Amino acid sequence: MTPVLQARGLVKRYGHVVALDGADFDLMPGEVLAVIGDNGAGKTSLIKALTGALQPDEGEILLDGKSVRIRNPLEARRLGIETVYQELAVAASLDIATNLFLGRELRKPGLLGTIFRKLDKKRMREESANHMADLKIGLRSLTQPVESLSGGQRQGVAVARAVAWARHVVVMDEPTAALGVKESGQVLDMIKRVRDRGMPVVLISHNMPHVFEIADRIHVQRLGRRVAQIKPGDHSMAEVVAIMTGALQVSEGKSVVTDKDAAEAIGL
Ligand SMILES: Nc1ncnc2c1ncn2[C@@H]1O[C@H](COP(=O)(O)OP(=O)(O)OP(=O)(O)O)[C@@H](O)[C@H]1O
Repeated sequence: MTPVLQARGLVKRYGHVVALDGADFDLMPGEVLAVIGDNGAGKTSLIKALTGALQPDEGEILLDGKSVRIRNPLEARRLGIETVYQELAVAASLDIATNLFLGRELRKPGLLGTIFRKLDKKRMREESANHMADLKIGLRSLTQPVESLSGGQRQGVAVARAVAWARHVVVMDEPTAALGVKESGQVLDMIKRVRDRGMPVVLISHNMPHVFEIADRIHVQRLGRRVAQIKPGDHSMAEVVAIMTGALQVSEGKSVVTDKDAAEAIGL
């Protein structure tokens, strides 16, 4: 099976700091792939490179097996890669439908739209309602401003927007970081529904229980590169943490203890 999105040997240096040190990445069709790693492991840099927010110094990115150059986030969107950023990227004072179509507004048909640039608010509301219903995001009204929503509902709008436009991949950077237990649960359910619709999802998360609940596979990033690709069912959370910190290494699917003291310290 050809990976939907792939990276080979990505390198990104900031002066003496090597944020990406030959990082590989593979996202398979229809999966939720969690990207985990300690602080500074290069998760954000990797995701930025895959979504056009950063230009790697070296390496290659492939979409559906074809080499692509993603020069900026707009180009990533054009290629069908949508990103939900950690800092809830919605315009608070605008209503939900407007947020969903921000930067991609629908115009009225005919001269009203082409010459007078009149917005087709009715159609945008109708389509927004469909998207929100699809993801089972219950909202009283699509004309209420986003600032009147709860954190989870706002995140829902950001996810719905990404899913509405993504043709290939949805990338989510810590989508539950700012949310409470109930709201996190709603967002995780939403991610499952996105996956069930066949859209692969990349999820960066520090939250191991969330990762274990939702990921089909886990990409472990350490010191700027991928050190393991594992299935949550094959390893315990403690093992995964040990792989993240370098106490355990995975070779040919088997875990090997590399730092006995560290492994003992976390009870392995
Ligand atoms: N714009 C930048 N300028 C200088 N150094 C940077 C820059 N961006 C990232 N770095 C450095 O690159 C390394 C990797 O950072 P990155 O943010 O990708 O890691 P991360 O895994 O996302 O970390 P965290 O979990 O803390 O967000 C870090 O050492 C960081 O300090």
